[in-house]
Amino acid sequence: MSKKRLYELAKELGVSSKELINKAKEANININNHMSNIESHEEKAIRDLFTNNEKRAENKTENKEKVNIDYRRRNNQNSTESLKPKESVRDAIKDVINEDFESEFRSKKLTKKNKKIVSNKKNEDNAKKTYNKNDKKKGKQINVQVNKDENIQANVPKKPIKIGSTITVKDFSEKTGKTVAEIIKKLLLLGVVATINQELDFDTAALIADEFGIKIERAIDKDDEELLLNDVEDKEEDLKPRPPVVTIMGHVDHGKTSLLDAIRQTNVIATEAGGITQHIGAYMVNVEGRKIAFLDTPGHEAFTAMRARGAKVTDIAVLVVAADDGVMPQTIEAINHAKAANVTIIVAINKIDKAGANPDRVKQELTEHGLLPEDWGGDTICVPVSAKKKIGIENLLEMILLVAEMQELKANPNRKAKGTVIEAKLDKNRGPVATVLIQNGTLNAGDFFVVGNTHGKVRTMTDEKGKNLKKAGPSTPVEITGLAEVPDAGDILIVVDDEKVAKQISDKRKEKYRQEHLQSGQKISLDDLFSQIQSGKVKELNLIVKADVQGSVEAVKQSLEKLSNDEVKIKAIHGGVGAITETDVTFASASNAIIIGFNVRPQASAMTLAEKEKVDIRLYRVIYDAIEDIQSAMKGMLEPEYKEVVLGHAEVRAIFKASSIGTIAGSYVTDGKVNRNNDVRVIRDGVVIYEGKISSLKRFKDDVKEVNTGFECGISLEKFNDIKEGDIIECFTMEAIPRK
Ligand SMILES: Nc1nc2c(ncn2[C@@H]2O[C@H](COP(=O)(O)OP(=O)(O)OP(=O)(O)O)[C@@H](O)[C@H]2O)c(=O)[nH]1
Repeated sequence: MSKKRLYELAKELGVSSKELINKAKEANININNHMSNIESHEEKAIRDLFTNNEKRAENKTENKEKVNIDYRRRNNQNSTESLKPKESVRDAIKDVINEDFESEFRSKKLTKKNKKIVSNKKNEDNAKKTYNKNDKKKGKQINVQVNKDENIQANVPKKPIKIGSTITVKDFSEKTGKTVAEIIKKLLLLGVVATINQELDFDTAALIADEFGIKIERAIDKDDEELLLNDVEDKEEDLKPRPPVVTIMGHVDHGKTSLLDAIRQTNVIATEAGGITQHIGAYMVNVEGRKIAFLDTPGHEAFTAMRARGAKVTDIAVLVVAADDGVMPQTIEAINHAKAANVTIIVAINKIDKAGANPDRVKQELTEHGLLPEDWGGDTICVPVSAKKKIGIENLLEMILLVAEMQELKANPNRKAKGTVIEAKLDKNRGPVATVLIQNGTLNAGDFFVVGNTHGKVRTMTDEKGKNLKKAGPSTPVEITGLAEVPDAGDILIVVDDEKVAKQISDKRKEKYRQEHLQSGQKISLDDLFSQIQSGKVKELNLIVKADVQGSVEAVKQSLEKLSNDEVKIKAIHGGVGAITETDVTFASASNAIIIGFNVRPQASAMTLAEKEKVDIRLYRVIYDAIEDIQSAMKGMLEPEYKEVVLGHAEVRAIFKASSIGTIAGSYVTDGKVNRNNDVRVIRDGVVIYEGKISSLKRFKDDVKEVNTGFECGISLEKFNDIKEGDIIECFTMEAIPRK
């Protein structure tokens, strides 16, 4: 049930919302608008205020009557009937506004906005006259409009009218059949000075409609996810105690897994012996009728990752510290994560069965990290346990329940479910499967829901023992099927009314995600750098520099970074020696960077990945060329008229020396072809050591024009004899590309 809205109370008391807000403020009750919810004690206080002021109110009515009488006298009128409806807003105000408001209006001396309304109205009237006189055609149109208005007015809609999140006064008038003047009049009474084209929010429109006795409904606004989800806050009296949700954390090998197993086994033996436990990422244990939910994802990653996504799932963190090892780096990390997440820590001092166990040393070390054990006067509960020998497990569970009791964990089981995905996967047979921790409400088989960017209907719902459930209340971890797609861990699941709503929201979210992804996924390239700078999309140009020697890496990095200007900052985010690898491309893709290769080549796999990821790789042999290219790109003057097309590769397998032609590389064409007239480069360990022309290309003793894949040949290079076995000869050509 929802709390009473201020405007509803105002209506009951027969006063305007504004009046009520002012009164409430006088009595220090903080209410901002007419849609505000009021607590019952506030309602009472407000009612009291008005009862005390009843007398004043009566006087006011008398005064109002007097004003009306005076007004009639001024107009030489003596009966109410003779008061004709007034055309101008100003006159209309006189009719309906009480003394207070009238004087307030007067004191404002027609503010700009008020003037506008009045002059609008005047213009409208004048316009009508002019049109009727001078322009028959247009005049007709106006008359038609006027008649239509009258018709609508006569037919006040009986069915609720659908309105989106906002509506203009004009549209509201058309929909409700009330004249613009009538609507503006009502708005003025609420203290809202509006013009014909003013947008009213739904709440205001609802209020005005209510004043006219017209029912309105919120039209499902595609953007209004909040409304569709209808995730209302629970009333205190609807909240019931719920089991705590616990995460186990600690340093590697201190016994997290063993402890989780020990807890589970203790529980299985105690309750359903022989039950086959499945891994669903979370499970519920029963301690003498009281329940605890454990997240079966050891380590703080689980809740830190979820916290990063805005989901808080853990109530209590059990910090496992091995008694023979003490506080270690990951213990400290876990403490910090738990503290940051505002989660209570219970320390399980594990491995107490071991010879070197020293629980006191652990406690001492804990104090150094802000955890003072209870028995030392602090408030951190420390439980000595042995996961291996199953010592102290029940005590630990008791302590968890005690802390939970102190935390007064509550939820409302009687509402639509809301939960968080703990784990999700694609199952070959069952399709997308997710383990969801229900955090509020009750999830029922058959419920429709939205989760992250996807949606679904609960087809099956099971616990960690594979038992089918029809219902799952707060703090229950369940595995569900029936999802359209696999959600992400940390996604929030919310039950909605029907499939249509579920789909509507998930479609909307998908579209939003796609848009965001598109924007962030738009890879930078030198070709469109200028336009991206211009549109403000690029403020930084990230570069990854790969070169043949370390000296070049530094020189290229520094020269390029110096090109930074006010519009764009050039940042060499990574530099290294050697061929451009897949890792470089992945890094560039993730950081939206361009790769600059200086006397190096990309590995074939890196090239393929770069094409797929749309990472721009630029290869240079002279620093000056790289500088010039980037400078031109920044000015939008890069002229990428040619692009390099690799024709093929040959591997050098033997070297022959011939006094007449120099060194001959006995090679094997591994891919594509080698053409005598095209350019070639020699690559040794990913580094370009020569770029030039072929001086002779032979098959056996014959000169040939080209050699295809799978054939052997002899290659000699112009002015280059330093070729070695294992070198790669890359044959390429420069192709003109049409300008965009
Ligand atoms: N003696 C003794 N050994 C234990 C106890 N608890 C765990 N161990 C041993 O300690 C080792 C590490 O235990 P795990 O439960 O795998 O520790 P963990 O913290 O889950 O380790 P990671 O998952 O690798 O971080 C295993 O060899 C366990 O058998 C205990 O109470 N006593």
